[in-house]
Amino acid sequence: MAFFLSYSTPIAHHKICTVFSSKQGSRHAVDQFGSLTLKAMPEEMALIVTNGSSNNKIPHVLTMAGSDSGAGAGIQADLKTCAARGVFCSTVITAVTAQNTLGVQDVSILPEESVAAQLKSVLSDMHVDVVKTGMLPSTAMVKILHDSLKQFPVQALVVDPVMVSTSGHVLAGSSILDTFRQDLLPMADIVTPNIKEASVLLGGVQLETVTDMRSAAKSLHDMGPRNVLVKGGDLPSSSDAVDIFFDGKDFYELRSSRIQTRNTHGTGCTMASCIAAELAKGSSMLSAVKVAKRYVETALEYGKSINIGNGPQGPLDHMFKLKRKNSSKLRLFEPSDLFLYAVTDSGMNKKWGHSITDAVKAAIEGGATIVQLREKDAETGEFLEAAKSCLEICHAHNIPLLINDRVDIALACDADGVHVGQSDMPVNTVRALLGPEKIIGVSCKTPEHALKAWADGADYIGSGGVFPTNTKANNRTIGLDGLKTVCLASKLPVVAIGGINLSNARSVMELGVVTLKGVAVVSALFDRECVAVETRKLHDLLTETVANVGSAVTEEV
Ligand SMILES: Nc1ncnc2c1ncn2[C@@H]1O[C@H](COP(=O)(O)OP(=O)(O)OP(=O)(O)O)[C@@H](O)[C@H]1O
Ligand SMILES: Cc1ncc(CO)c(N)n1
Ligand SMILES: [Mg+2]
Repeated sequence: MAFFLSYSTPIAHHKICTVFSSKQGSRHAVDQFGSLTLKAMPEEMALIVTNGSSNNKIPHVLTMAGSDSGAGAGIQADLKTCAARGVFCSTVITAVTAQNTLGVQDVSILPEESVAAQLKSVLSDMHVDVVKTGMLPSTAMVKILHDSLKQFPVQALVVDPVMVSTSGHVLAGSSILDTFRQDLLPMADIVTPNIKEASVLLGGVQLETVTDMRSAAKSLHDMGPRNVLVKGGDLPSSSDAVDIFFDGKDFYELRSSRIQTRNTHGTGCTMASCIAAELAKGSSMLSAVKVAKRYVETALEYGKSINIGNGPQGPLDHMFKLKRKNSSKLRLFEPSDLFLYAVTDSGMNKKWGHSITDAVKAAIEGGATIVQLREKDAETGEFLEAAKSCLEICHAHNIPLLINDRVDIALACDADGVHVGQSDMPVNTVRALLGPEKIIGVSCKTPEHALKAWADGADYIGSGGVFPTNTKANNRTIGLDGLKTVCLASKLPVVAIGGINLSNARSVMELGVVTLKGVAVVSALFDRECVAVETRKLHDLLTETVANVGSAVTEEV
C-alpha cells in the first residue's frame, strides 16, 4: 500500500517536489535540484493525500535488469520470483546476455534510449510499488533510472549491484564503479552485494569471514543506502549460508544451512526480487529479507537435483510451488474410478481391530476403484500419518485417494483430492486451494446442488442417502427416485451413496442413467470381519449388473 502526495514546500534545505510514504513509514523526497540523493523525510511531513491502493490492485515490482538466456538469473529470475510470490512484475531490459550453465557467451547492451523508453512506458502508466535493479551496464542507465524515479517516485528501490557473474564474466565494467558508489547506492533502500561485489565496491578489501562481512556492511552503509545485505553464498569455507543485514543501527546475522547443489545460478537476482516483492506487499525491510532468504533456500532445496545443461552451474528453479511431488504418478480423475468407491470409518475399523491401512489395503485387494478417508474423530496428526500411509498403498495400485472434508490434510499429504458436503468448504474455495488437477467431489441431494457443483468446478458428485443408513445421523434419504432425478440433471458423473450393500446395489445400478458411474459404500465393506472378501463380492455383483444393464454406466459423461 502506498500513499502519494505532490508537495512544494521547502523542507530543511531542500525544496521538495515529490513526497512519498509507505505503510511502514519509509519516506523519501527527491530534491528539485537534481541531486541523486533521496532524502529521508520527517514523519509528520508524510501527509497522506491519496491512498494509492484499491481493492483490485496487485503489488507491482518493476525490474530493470539484463536478460539471461539460461533463465536462472536476470529478468527471467525476477519474473519467476515475483510470479511465485504473487506479485506483478514489469520489466525494463538493459542488456541481452547469452548465458548457459557453462558461463556467459555474449553480452549485448541495449541502447540507452530504449531503456529510457521502457522505463517511461511502465512508470508513466502503471502504478509501480517497488523498483529492483540488476545489471546496469552503463553510467547513463543509472542516470536514466535516477531521472525516472524523480519523475515517478516509488515506494522503495532495491539495488542488486550486479558486476561479475559467478563464472567470472564482467557484467558491469569497472568504469561504472564510481557511479555505483556515488549515485546508485545513495538512492537505494537496500543494496544486496555478494562477497565479490562488496569487495569491489569497497576498493578491493578482502572479505573472508563473517566479521569481514559485518565491516563491509557498515562501510557500504556509509555510502548512503538505507539498508545493506552482504550475501555470503560464496563465502569460502562456510558450511552455512550466512548473510549480514545492517539497517544502519543493528546487525543481523541470517544463517541457513548450505544446500549441496550445482543449481545455484540466479540466487542473487532471486533474493533481490523476492525482497522487492515482499516490500511491494507491505513488509518491513527486515521481514522482506528474511522471507527472501527462506524463499531462496527452499527453491534451492526443491531444485537441487534438477539436471539442466552440462556446465558447472545449473539454474535455480523458482517455481517449486508448481512442482508436483510425483508428477509422473499424478492421478487424473476418470469417471470410471467411481465404480466401487470405498469410504473408511474409524469406528468400524476399531470395532473389528483393523488398522486404517489394513482396511484400505483389503478394500483395494477386493477391487475398490477409489478410496476416501472419512475419519471424523481422528486427531489431526494421527489422521495425517494414516493418510500418508494410505496414499502410498493407493498409489502402488494406481487408485486415487480422497480425503473427506479436510483440505488441510489433503494438502499436507498431497492426496489426490477431497470430498466435501453441502455445509463444508465451498467447492470453488477448495479448488483454489488444491489447484486444477486435484479431484473434488461434492455431496448433492437435489438437481440444484448437482448443477451448482458442476458450475463450481467439482469433478463428480455423490448423491444420497439412497437408502437409510446408520453411518450418517439425520441424513435425509432420497431413495432411488431422488437419485435418478439427480443423475438425470447432473452434468457430472455421479456415485450413489447411503445404505448400499450386496442386497440392494443391483437396484441402484439398474437405474441405468449414463451419469451414474458406481456406488460408494462404508458399512458393506468395513463393518465386516473380512473386508477383502466383502469388497470382492460387491465388485463382482456390480460387474455383473453393469454387463446386464449394457453400456449405460460405461459411457463417458
Ligand atoms: N548453496 C546454498 N545453500 C543455501 N543458501 C545459499 C546457497 N548459495 C547461496 N545461498 C543464499 O542465496 C542468497 C544469494 O546469495 P549469493 O551469495 O549466492 O548471491 P550472488 O552471488 O549474487 O548470486 P548469483 O549466483 O545470482 O550471482 C543468499 O541468501 C545466500 O546465503
Ligand atoms: C543477466 C544477468 N543478471 C545478473 C546475473 C548475476 O547472477 C547474471 N548472471 N546475469
Ligand atoms: Mg553466488
